[in-house]
Amino acid sequence: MTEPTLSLRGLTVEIPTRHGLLRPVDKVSYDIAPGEILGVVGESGAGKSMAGNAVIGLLNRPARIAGGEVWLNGTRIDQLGREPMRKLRGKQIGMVFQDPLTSLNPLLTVGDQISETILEHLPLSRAQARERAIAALDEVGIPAAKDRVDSYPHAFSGGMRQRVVIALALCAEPSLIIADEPTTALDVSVQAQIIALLKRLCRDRGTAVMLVTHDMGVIAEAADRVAVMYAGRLAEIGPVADVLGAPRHPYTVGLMGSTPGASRGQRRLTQIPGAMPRLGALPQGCAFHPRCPRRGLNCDVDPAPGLEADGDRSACWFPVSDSEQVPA
Ligand SMILES: Nc1ncnc2c1ncn2[C@@H]1O[C@H](COP(=O)(O)OP(=O)(O)OP(=O)(O)O)[C@@H](O)[C@H]1O
Repeated sequence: MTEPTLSLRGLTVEIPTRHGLLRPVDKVSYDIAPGEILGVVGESGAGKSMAGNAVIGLLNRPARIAGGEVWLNGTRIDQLGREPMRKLRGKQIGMVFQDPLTSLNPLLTVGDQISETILEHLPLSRAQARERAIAALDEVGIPAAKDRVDSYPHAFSGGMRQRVVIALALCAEPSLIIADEPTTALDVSVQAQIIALLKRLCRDRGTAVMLVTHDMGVIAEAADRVAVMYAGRLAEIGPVADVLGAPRHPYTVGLMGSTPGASRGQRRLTQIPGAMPRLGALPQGCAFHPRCPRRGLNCDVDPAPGLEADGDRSACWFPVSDSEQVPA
């Protein structure tokens, strides 16, 4: 078996507050293999971004990793200091965020930004780095890359800027990309192009991708496997075809019901009743039970079963069985 590029083992993030400890990420375990796209999905506040930020060492204080392990290509990285972590970002981990302008320096040409990153991580001359920058812009579909390499970020449209960010994220040949809502700020027509681009480039290079999104449509389009998060915990994880074809956790069923087109071509738009609880006010038992149509005896008492990396697919005492699945 190939070694996973990224491996989370019981990753736990805590935020100390006056009212006690909050756990926005609670014992989360999953692997991402080389060239694989893992979609991490869930409603706002589920802890998706916090898990990604923990991996890249960019948690905002007072949030901190309080337990578990993060492994990148066989090396444990959750205890690395600031400087080694900074080196890892860019070289081994590329990042694509929702707003391309947060990743781009408005005062530098796109060519200079890509060249700087290349020079920081690869042993090349300035001229070689510039050639690589042009090739990188060309590869992400910037028309006339040779002429546009000396343009500033503001001269590009939103979609083109996100292409530049993808070129920047990939230019030092990282083994992992963390893409956090990479298409949310873009026009619908551009979203699919950007997702297709990310997918193609990462497949070709064998780059693993953690794709954070609230959009089941993006998951269906791009991901190989999907991890569904609820209130800081993994609710369900598995191959996209399995999870979307036959969701087991009632929360996954609900999420699909509220996403047009995600559930096998049906356009069923039903909302999950209620809202995700605040972290400081999680109900006893399974955190989803107050909203769950399948809750049974003790769901309000017993915590949901944990999900180990290679164990069950859903963290539910009463998962939807194959015979209950609605035929396509
Ligand atoms: N400094 C803080 N103090 C208290 N709670 C916080 C703090 N920072 C983040 N949180 C909480 O941590 C939880 C996880 O946030 P996170 O941004 O990871 O969610 P998300 O699933 O990525 O949501 P979104 O899609 O809205 O970005 C949220 O409930 C958020 O309110």
